[in-house]
Amino acid sequence: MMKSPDEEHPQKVFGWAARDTSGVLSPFNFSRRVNGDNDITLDVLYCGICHSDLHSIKNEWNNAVYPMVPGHEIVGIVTEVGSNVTKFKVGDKVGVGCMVGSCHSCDSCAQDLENYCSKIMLTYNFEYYDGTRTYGGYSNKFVVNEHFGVNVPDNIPLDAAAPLLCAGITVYSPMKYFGLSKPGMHLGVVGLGGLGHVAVKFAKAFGMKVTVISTSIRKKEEAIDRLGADVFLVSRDPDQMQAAMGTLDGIINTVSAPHPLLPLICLLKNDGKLIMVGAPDKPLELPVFSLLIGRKVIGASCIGGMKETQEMLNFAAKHNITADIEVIPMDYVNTAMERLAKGDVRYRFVIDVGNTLKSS
Ligand SMILES: NC(=O)c1ccc[n+]([C@@H]2O[C@H](COP(=O)([O-])OP(=O)(O)OC[C@H]3O[C@@H](n4cnc5c(N)ncnc54)[C@H](O)[C@@H]3O)[C@@H](O)[C@H]2O)c1
Ligand SMILES: [Zn+2]
Ligand SMILES: [Zn+2]
Repeated sequence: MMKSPDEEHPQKVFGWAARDTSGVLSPFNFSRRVNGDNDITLDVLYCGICHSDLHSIKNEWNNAVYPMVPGHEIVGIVTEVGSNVTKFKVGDKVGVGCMVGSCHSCDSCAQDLENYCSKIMLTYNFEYYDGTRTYGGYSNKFVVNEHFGVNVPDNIPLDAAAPLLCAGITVYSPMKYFGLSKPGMHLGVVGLGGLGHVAVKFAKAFGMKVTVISTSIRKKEEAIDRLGADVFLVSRDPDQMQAAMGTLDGIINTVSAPHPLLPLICLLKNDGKLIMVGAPDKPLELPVFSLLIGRKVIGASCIGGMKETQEMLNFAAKHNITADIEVIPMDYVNTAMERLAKGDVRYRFVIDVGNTLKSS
């Protein structure tokens, strides 16, 4: 006999959802599947607010389905494990990022690149195998196949670790893949937000020289004194940009809005690489001549596979790398979104789900 949706999804969950393109979030009751043999269930303790959450709730990528519960920088404590689960036991600290499923049989999956599997399942705003919607971490409880959970090392504070699950892996993976993690290299980081500030920290831990490229001088002192950057370039200052031409081995570009690429390409040395990780909602203009001259490369990257996400977390733990965060209560989330849109956060909002998400 067919089961009713309530029998299939009997775990009652409470979260906050966006209902329309205004992106305004409000309390939302829903359910998740029962913990399967390969699943873990977790109590969500913290969830970071990624700029992708903001793009998504406002339907800036034209793929929103409402109600939408965002959140893919999730940390929590395991409360239940299925009979086949080997990576986790009840009470373990667990992290979940942007993915909750992949095919496990394609070339990408075979190379631990589930993030490039054509059957990838995203943590929210996606249709799961069973036809239900996926709902993210702005919620008190989460169920996930253990493959898509990572162990959070003991010495990282859980709140400041949360942003590593998306922001951390998104910058770590391309730095490794594109060979921009070698000691002595000179890396540029454009956009000093959630992704950018973590990129600075990883680059310093790799032993690189780091130049932050930002539209205003406001964050200069912090970038140098607190985050450890070596140089701060104001992109709106033509003299500074001119003087820095041809100095960078690579750039990690985290900018979330459309912007000109030419000034960035000019900062690269010959054979330098401009790596796009920011996801503006409109196409950017490609100044081809500036690439031809000096054999420069433009690349891009999307989060990272599960194996590398665990590697990144272990590396972060070893080097004391966490995000600089502003912890907020759940009911502050709409204000936080407005502030994020204005770039008014140093450098990641993290929702204290465990203590402040009260079911109605
Ligand atoms: N590739 C991936 O896998 C991946 C993963 C996570 C996030 N993202 C995307 O990366 C981007 C950044 O995410 P975030 O969470 O770090 O956002 P954020 O808002 O914390 O940081 C973005 C930074 O870009 C700056 N910025 C915005 N508009 C600018 C402009 N026109 N010129 C120069 N700088 C500008 C902001 O001041 C801010 O410092 C978003 O588009 C997000 O969707 C991509
Ligand atoms: Zn993200
Ligand atoms: Zn696959």
